[in-house]
Amino acid sequence: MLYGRLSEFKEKEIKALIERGGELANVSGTVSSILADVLSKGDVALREYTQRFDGAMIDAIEVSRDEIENAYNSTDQELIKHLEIAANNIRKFHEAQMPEKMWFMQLSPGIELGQKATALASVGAYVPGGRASYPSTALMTIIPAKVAGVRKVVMCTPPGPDGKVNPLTLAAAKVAGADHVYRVGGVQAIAAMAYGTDSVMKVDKIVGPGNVYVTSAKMQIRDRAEIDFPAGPSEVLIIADESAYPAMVAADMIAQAEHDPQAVSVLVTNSETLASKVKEEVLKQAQSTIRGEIVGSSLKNAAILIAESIEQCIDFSNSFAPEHLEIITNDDETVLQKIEHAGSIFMGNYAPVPVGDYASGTNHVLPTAGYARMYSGLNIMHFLKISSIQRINKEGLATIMDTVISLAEKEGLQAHADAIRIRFSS
Ligand SMILES: NC(=O)c1ccc[n+]([C@@H]2O[C@H](COP(=O)([O-])OP(=O)(O)OC[C@H]3O[C@@H](n4cnc5c(N)ncnc54)[C@H](O)[C@@H]3O)[C@@H](O)[C@H]2O)c1
Ligand SMILES: N[C@H](CO)Cc1c[nH]c[nH+]1
Ligand SMILES: [Zn+2]
Repeated sequence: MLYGRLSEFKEKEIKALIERGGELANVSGTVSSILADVLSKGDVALREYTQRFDGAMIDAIEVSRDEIENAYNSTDQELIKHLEIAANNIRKFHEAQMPEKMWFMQLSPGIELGQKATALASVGAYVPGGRASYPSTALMTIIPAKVAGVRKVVMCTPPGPDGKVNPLTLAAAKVAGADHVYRVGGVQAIAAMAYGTDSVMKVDKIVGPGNVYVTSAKMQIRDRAEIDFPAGPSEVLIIADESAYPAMVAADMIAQAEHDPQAVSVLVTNSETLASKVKEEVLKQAQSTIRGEIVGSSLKNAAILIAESIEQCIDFSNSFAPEHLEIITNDDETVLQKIEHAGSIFMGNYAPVPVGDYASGTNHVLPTAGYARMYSGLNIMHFLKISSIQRINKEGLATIMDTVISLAEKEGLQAHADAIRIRFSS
């Protein structure tokens, strides 16, 4: 773990922290050969790679309706209640994001301009299932697609060595409204949804997070299906001052660290006292965490940085562009105003990232590795397309015809100009 004053680190160390995610490039060769295999061998390749990576011999790739119903019915009612609570909050938040389906404005007499939002026809949701299973991700990916009106939403997730999908993930898929579920994960799942196979439906867009292999695969199939954005190993950056509780800050760092050895947790603070107490707490709490091995590895990527001021903390956070940003200071609102790049923002001592991971209703599928600089986290707009509309009558066209004809002729596109003139020729 990097620990110390920001000003005393070598430029190289800070650059490495900010320019994280280099693993993506390292796996791209492996990933492209799996993609090519699925493209040429379809379901046969899906079964081979599922045996190799998940240790499962599978026959049926699609999970049947009966298996989904059985998983749902055998899930503890209390857990179903919690899935429903989370699902309702996610649904409400994403409904609030929905833009007006269609609107018009009058540009000038005879010219009305507008737009129409249309849902994508089909979407594939990747739900991770390697080092942990993620029923919550089934809710986060499928519910917004359904709220937007996507007709076919399919889900891929890796099976366990017994060939079965985690029952709570299946129950979540049912609660969220998935149309098809496939027991296939990793690169092979992304390939299957991008290219289509005998068993797996080809989709127009693939959304959802995953490890570096999954993320690299998503980035390589963009000529066949649209994707949301790179959503790889989890990260949290916490801006805090002396008003933060060290044990809570440490717990939030370890919470994201337990996802993946490549997860990254960073505290940047203007308080030397907080920094040293958090370091002590992180080391203490890491010893008793269940996923100690993963946490131990990812804490090697962690950092506790002491800045000269909260302003410097904000500047660092904006360069880092974290997936999750926690703000725990005496004046969170002022800090919030100055944040430029962050996937999802959590304010105050009582808004830890796990509340958004599961149940507050905001989406937990978020850009990592600095991609929050240019991508938004998963939201309703990822499932919609906007068509612009113009309603123009003859009088309206007459007011703008000279401009169109002049510009068309200057571009040498005579037929464009003629398409306007012909409407006034008789
Ligand atoms: N950014 C986000 O929004 C977000 C949200 C949730 C989870 N996550 C991240 O998702 C990831 C989940 O990772 P996971 O590993 O638990 O599950 P996963 O489903 O992403 O990956 C498991 C699959 O990876 C493939 N794989 C593993 N080793 C491989 C190898 N050597 N070569 C080729 N393929 C290989 C296998 O096919 C396996 O089924 C974590 O990094 C977590 O932090 C991110
Ligand atoms: N923190 C993850 C996003 O990086 C989301 C998640 C799902 N389950 C638990 N956490
Ligand atoms: Zn999490």
